[in-house]
Amino acid sequence: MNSAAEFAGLDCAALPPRPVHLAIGMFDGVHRGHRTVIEAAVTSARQAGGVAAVLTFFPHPSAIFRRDDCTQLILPAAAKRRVLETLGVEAIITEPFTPEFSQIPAEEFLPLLRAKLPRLAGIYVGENWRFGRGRRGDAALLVREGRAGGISVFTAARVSWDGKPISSTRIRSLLVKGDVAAANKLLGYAYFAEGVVKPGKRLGRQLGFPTLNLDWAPECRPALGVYAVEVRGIDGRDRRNAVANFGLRPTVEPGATEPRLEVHVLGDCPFGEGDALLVDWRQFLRPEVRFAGVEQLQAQIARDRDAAAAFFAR
Ligand SMILES: Cc1cc2nc3c(=O)[nH]c(=O)nc-3n(C[C@H](O)[C@H](O)[C@H](O)COP(=O)(O)O)c2cc1C
Ligand SMILES: Nc1ncnc2c1ncn2[C@@H]1O[C@H](COP(=O)(O)OP(=O)(O)OP(=O)(O)O)[C@@H](O)[C@H]1O
Repeated sequence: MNSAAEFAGLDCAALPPRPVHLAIGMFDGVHRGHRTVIEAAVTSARQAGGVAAVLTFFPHPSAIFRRDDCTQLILPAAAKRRVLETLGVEAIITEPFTPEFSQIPAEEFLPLLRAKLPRLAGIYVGENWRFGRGRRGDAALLVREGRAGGISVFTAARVSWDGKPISSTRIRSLLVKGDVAAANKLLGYAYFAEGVVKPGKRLGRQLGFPTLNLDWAPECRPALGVYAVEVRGIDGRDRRNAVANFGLRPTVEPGATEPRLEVHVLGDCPFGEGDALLVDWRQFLRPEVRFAGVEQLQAQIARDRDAAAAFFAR
């Protein structure tokens, strides 16, 4: 897998001197719909000997337009980058979404891109993408202006699942309900967490269920509870089936406010403190519960382990 060059805005003179094929959008989650846009840019760039680039924005526009109800991002920046790289993206340009940027009139957007990216050859967006002040710009405007300026504009048809368009919003609402199995179908890959194993209270070992503890805090939090997961080293090594709790551990840590991801590997565990891991979420098993005592917790974790093993054996 290639690693993508990152640029903190459109002033990116260090882009390789080749024609730029630019996919544009927030791309939070990099779901199946986003992929049709990005893959079109990657394919054209490869055919034309160009650079496959993504123009994305930070923060999410809601940080300006809906300050009291800001969108909670599915993927932290590093995870988004990881997924974009798997698609063959070579450059990620993250333009700061400032109040000034949000006021650029739609008609000035393409001229701005051409001024900043003189080798711009193609633009790739979804057919419903809107841009510019008041979201007045649409794909038709890009196509018109692109034609006049010799820039090809590709608009992807909306990708649906179960008869409804796929969107980041739809995936967020599945995750907060814990429905990772459905979220994974819309994403087109397994929702994942990445983090470094931290020391725990070592109670898990006494309970007979040692856990790998990850500090991991996405903005959009999946439902607290127990999940069947697969864990592997950050480089892909040693994939193992596991059962995980994403929660506050109310039975043993009353009053905790920060959720933690605790992973119990089924069978031998090749990982330990300090290891950087990727955790792929497969199936919600149950919500987190406050038990009367550790014996009840222990008995339930044994059932969780069996439920996860049954899930992987299905
Ligand atoms: C599969 C699994 C399910 C768990 N379910 C719960 C639960 O429902 N309620 C709870 O308070 N803690 C739950 N825990 C968290 C345990 O309390 C925690 O793993 C244990 O205290 C060990 O903590 P340590 O890693 O800091 O030693 C669960 C842990 C695992 C691995
Ligand atoms: N289902 C889809 N099919 C094809 N293209 C899509 C789809 N959803 C979004 N796109 C395109 O991908 C790019 C990024 O879109 P954006 O991140 O705003 O989408 P979204 O998933 O609808 O997000 P949100 O739900 O937060 O509005 C845009 O060019 C958009 O038109």
